[in-house]
Amino acid sequence: MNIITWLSYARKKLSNSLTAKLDSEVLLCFVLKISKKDLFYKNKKKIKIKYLLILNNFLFRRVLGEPIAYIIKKKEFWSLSLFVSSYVLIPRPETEILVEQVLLKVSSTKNSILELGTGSGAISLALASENSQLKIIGTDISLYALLIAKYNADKLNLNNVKFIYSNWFQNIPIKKFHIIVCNPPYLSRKDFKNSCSNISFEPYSALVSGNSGIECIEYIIKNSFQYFVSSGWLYIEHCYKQTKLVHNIFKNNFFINIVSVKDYSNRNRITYGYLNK
Ligand SMILES: C[S@@+](CC[C@H](N)C(=O)[O-])C[C@H]1O[C@@H](n2cnc3c(N)ncnc32)[C@H](O)[C@@H]1O
Repeated sequence: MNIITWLSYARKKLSNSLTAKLDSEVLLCFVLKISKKDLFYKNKKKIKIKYLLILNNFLFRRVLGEPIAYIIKKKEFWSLSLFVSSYVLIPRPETEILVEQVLLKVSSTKNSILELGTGSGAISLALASENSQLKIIGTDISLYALLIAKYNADKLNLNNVKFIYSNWFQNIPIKKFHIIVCNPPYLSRKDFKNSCSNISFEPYSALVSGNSGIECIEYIIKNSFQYFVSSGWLYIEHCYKQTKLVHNIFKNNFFINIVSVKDYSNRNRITYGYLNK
């Protein structure tokens, strides 16, 4: 079978997917280690049996709904290529807005930043890659996630991030941070159960926060005050439906200058506020 025939076979197998063409091309380029340009110029090239076996296995997994990032074990985030596995959430393009917003606030190179729930390390590493003077601590409750985040930091040669195990603030030094940032789990159990997308491949503990979905967000906003130096900014990613609730939680916990930022679908995705102790 040559490249063009496999691509058309794969596209038919993936006919239920909106990204059938892209997915087939990504798998082919990944397995054959060729560029997208080569797909065009070498499309009559015969695929060796050993590669066909791998390709068909990957295609089968994709047909069952497994995200491409888990199959090829990488995801681009910010300007970084991150290793990912099913132990961590696949970093979303929308989360890059969170990184942008934090960078807009980083006024002094001495800023120290705490990221809660780092997963693959995406947010911490993106921030670290933009400013080597920032001091960043990324935390997670998942030891597997921390191993992956550390692996990504080493691979990218980013030395200004430290990853530590912590159940939210449990192992965090107090009065140390100018900025705290978090993309927490924010789905309710019911939302997760009713979701029709392929999020079931991702870690439940990265997605679900109790019965209402707001539990982790509320806990983080309520408890963040002790960890700021004399004042600081808290950035939280959330679902657009939670905007009013998140605003109120910020307000009830003495935050001021509370702002929500929209994502690429024009829905509120991030809320941040300032606390002066
Ligand atoms: C929505 S994911 C975000 C991952 C990553 N920051 C990103 O944006 O791609 C939430 C992360 O919070 C972590 N987490 C869940 N409960 C936690 C807890 N009690 N303490 C620390 N981290 C927790 C999960 O393991 C997961 O990595």
